[in-house]
Amino acid sequence: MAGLFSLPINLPGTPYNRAVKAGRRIREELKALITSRKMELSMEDNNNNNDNSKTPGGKKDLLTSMILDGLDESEISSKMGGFFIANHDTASAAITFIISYLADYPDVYRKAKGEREYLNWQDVEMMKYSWCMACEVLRLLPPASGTFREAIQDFTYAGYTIPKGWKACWNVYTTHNNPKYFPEPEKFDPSRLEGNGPPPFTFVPFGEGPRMCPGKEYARLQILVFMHNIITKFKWKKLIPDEEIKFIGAPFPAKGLPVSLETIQI
Ligand code: HEM
Repeated sequence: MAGLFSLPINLPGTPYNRAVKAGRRIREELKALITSRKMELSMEDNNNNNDNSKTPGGKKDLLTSMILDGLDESEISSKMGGFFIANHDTASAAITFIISYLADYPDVYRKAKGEREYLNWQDVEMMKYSWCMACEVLRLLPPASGTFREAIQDFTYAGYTIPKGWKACWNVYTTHNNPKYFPEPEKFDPSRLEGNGPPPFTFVPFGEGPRMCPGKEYARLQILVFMHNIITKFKWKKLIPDEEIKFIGAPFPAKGLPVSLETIQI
């Protein structure tokens, strides 16, 4: 991640150089995975099971879909690499800062703790306050800072003309800090996201439109299940109260957010 958002200087010891080497190793691992999945699929085919829409485990997954769609190996491995980053680093950054804010705001912790003792699908749907809390963290510290869009026609915005074909980078932070929609934008206040929530396109941690994050619902489930388990089983204190935040693509606490955990007696 450090190399992904660094100056592209390919000399030994630079973050970019480490990322290039790590990328090579990841691609080797992925290549082995693609080769073995292709072999499994062709064995299934040879076993007269012409329904090769399924993986050996039962369901058709992303890797199998891409192989069956005829994507070549390098295309598959770059898509898988992007998917790992989109999937893992975002939700882990969000969860990290949820832990941090819950330690800083005991009243928010108490309110979230009151939401449910046991957890099933319906209960997750009812964790409205916890999700507002998580969304307020995503507003203040969005794990994905923005992405690119290509202008499909010339347009003018705030006095600047963006010609057709140019790539424009939209930024989540500035959108989330607009005082018109979020008064005192720097203030942590989960209640501002209660009720109907902010107007469309003002709160965009998962993007908006046809390319909106396809992992949003999965991330919501991951975050809420994690919150439920940690809140009902533990209390915690931050060991570095004013820990600096560093931005490596996503924001992260500079020292990894050390905390002391205390088990709650049930
Ligand atoms: C808190 C967690 C997450 C956040 C904040 C987040 C945020 C985002 C954002 C801002 C985008 C760009 C959307 C746009 O261009 O309009 C995106 C795209 C994407 N995300 Fe997520 N994401 C999260 C979790 C996940 C998870 C768990 C997965 C997979 C299981 C995932 C998979 C993807 C993929 C594949 C794309 C590219 C979609 C495309 O270009 O069509 N994300 N995400």
